[in-house]
Amino acid sequence: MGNLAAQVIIYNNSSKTDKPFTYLIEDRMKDNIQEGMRVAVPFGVGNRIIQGIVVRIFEWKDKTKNLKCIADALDFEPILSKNMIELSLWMRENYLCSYLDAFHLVMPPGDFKEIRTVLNVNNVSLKNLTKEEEKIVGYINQKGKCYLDDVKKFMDHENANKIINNLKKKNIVYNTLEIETKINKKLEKYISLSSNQSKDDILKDISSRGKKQIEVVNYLYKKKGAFIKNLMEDTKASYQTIKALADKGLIKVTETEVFRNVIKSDISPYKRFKLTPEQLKCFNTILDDINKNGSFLIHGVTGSGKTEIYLQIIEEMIKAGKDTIVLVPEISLTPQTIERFVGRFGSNVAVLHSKLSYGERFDEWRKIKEGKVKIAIGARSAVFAPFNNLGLIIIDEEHETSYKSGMNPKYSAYEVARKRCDMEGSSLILGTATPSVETYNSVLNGEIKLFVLKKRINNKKMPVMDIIDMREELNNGNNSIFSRKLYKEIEENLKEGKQTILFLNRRGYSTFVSCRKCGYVIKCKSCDITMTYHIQENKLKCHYCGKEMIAPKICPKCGSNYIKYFGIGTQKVEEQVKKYFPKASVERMDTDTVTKKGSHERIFGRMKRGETDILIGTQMISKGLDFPNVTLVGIIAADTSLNLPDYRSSERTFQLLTQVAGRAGRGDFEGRVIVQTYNPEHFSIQMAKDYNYEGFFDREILLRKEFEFPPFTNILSIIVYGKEKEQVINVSKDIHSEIIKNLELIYDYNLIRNIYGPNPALIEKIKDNYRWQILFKCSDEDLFQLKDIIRRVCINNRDDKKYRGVKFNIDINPSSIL
Ligand SMILES: Nc1ncnc2c1ncn2[C@@H]1O[C@H](COP(=O)(O)OP(=O)(O)OP(=O)(O)O)[C@@H](O)[C@H]1O
Ligand SMILES: [Zn+2]
Ligand SMILES: [Zn+2]
Repeated sequence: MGNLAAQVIIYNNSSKTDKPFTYLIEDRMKDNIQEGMRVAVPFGVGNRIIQGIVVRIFEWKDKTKNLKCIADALDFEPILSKNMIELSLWMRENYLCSYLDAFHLVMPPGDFKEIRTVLNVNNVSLKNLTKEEEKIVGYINQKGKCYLDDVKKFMDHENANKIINNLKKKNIVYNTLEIETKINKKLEKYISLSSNQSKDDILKDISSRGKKQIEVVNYLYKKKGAFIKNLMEDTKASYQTIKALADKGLIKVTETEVFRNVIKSDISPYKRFKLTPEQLKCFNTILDDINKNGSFLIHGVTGSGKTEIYLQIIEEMIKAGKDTIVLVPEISLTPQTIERFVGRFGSNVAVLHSKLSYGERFDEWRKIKEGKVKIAIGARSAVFAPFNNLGLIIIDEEHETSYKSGMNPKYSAYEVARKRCDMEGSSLILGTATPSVETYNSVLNGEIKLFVLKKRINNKKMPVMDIIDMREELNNGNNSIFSRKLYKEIEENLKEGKQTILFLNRRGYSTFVSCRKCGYVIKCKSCDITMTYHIQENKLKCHYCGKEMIAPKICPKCGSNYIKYFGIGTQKVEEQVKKYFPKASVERMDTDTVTKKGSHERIFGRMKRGETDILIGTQMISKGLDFPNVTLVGIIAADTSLNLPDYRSSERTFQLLTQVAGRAGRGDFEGRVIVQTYNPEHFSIQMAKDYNYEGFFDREILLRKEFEFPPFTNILSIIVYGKEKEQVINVSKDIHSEIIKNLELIYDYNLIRNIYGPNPALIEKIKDNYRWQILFKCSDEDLFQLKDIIRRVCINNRDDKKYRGVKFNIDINPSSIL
């Protein structure tokens, strides 16, 4: 029998190490090492010990090659299943990222352990040592615990390695590994009685004056044991008392692991509804096919009860012993959503989102891995929840752009979910009131099965949408931010004691500041972006890099004092609402007001209890919210998304209007929606007004086809960025011609015709980095070729001298091409 060897991905970020390395598995370790485990391996000339992950084990027949051996296993069992390994390898291939980036996503949060080598001296005679060896042995002995790094600081590197290796050969020094995890299991002190004697026997040892001690013993006797925190709370005992009992040997203190609790404990049960006929039909049909690895789209109008269908399908999954992942957009991971899932399934739910601490995330991850929960609900990255028996993935608000990652690997949670389902034989359910164009196209192609929920629960009417032409308002002398109609409706709503939501997708007070004399517009010094005025602090802020400056009173360019503020943000809306409706209680919800932990909950709490009359907000309030008393929704400016120079701007506008409008009239009273715009004729606004998704899709898909945009083609974007403008331009020209050269070799002239750029990116500078972009449009087959070339040209060479100082941002089908 030959030896076993392992392919190991090592924890080192250089492009040179971005490949699997082969290590031998010594016989003594054969049983300790499996695929999916972390290992410690010697690396480089110095044989520094670093961490790696085993992705494959195979038989090693080639005796001629001298391989290094794996030093140690860092796990007792695999932390990654075979499927998760395969998924990572697929992501690396598909999203052009490094092995490490891909594996990072599936590993436990914060797993980057520090491994340090500790040197120890054997208990043997120390004769015949050289001077230098003596010096090192002496140093190790004197230190007590001596790290390899210490010795290397004590002596120069090269020598230290040589000498220590000699000492190891002579069996005088040996090393052990010390592993430090950044995150630890949370331990709490647990107190119990030390013997099984009867209570009276124990109490014998306590003098009658020790009243508190007696109380503690009684308490422990009754409870069989308790966490120190609870014990002290319940008995009001002090540390002194507990210590006294421990000193007498009557109680014992152990450390027991506790899970950090991310879910509030006071969530009340969420009542199970009897499904409506529409819901039931969808539920039954999906259940029939749930084990067939299919894809389903629930296209249901806002308030049609999609969530209740998910909940009852999950119930069936639990009955069948299968696990479910529920993805929701980060911003709708609100208390309301969590309450529904936890209120129905209690401690069977793990919650994953970005506001959790590393420790909390680690605990939730382990609950899933260890099979302690059946459901994981979370934002995009929850698609990697390490369930072993995955039956179903649900993606709510399927159309949301936040399902596409903006960081490496730039994965699409939908694609990853689809891949996971295929590997594990699970099903995929997408739900939304406004399917993305790509998804609906897949429905028409027969790849996804469609269910339509046309009606709101209890046959509640869809709110009537009124489109107001703001040009006309201006012509009629109204230059306030409210149209006359919106003003009147707010007034009426207040009178009737109903709630209003006002939506504007821009935070701050004014969105740009400029000089009326010379036309100068104040931009961020680091970014090619106008600064936004924030009134409370009287500052201009950059929403890209966070830079701030005091709002100037005179023009920085011409010195005039004709500085003027243009464009409205949510702060201005708040100011105007308070001015015109001084009696109303007004609340604002945007990134600026929810910075503190819990502020989200507080704002929602007041809204839910009816204490807020008017809620103003950005897209944070645009989806998922279910407040029955909201009868009026005002969209202050529908044009903000329409005017973006992006091929998805119509789609975004349609989605936004439909979703925001969907917050109105969900209770017993009909809802109304006022949409203010300068483009009232635009088809995305007109179709949204009539809740005509198909109408919208039919128009949009023609445009996509005519101008060759997804889903008819793939878009691949390379952004070259760096601090030196000249270099960025040169490198982007360089890789552009390099790619063309490669395409010419395979005669792919069609692809060459579909390369755009290099051009300055639409936002030419962000955080002091200049950005140039090359765009490719290509078919699926071409994409395959293209990725291969880009990997060779950009990725494998990214550490080359000529690319020093620039970086590449490669995105396949980006959610926006800005
Ligand atoms: N079968 C049912 N009978 C009575 N009420 C129901 C039923 N199903 C759901 N509901 C209630 O109807 C309301 C709307 O449902 P839900 O929020 O799930 O809709 P949705 O389709 O997810 O909407 P949106 O897309 O706007 O988020 C909720 O308050 C929910 O509790
Ligand atoms: Zn000026
Ligand atoms: Zn900036």
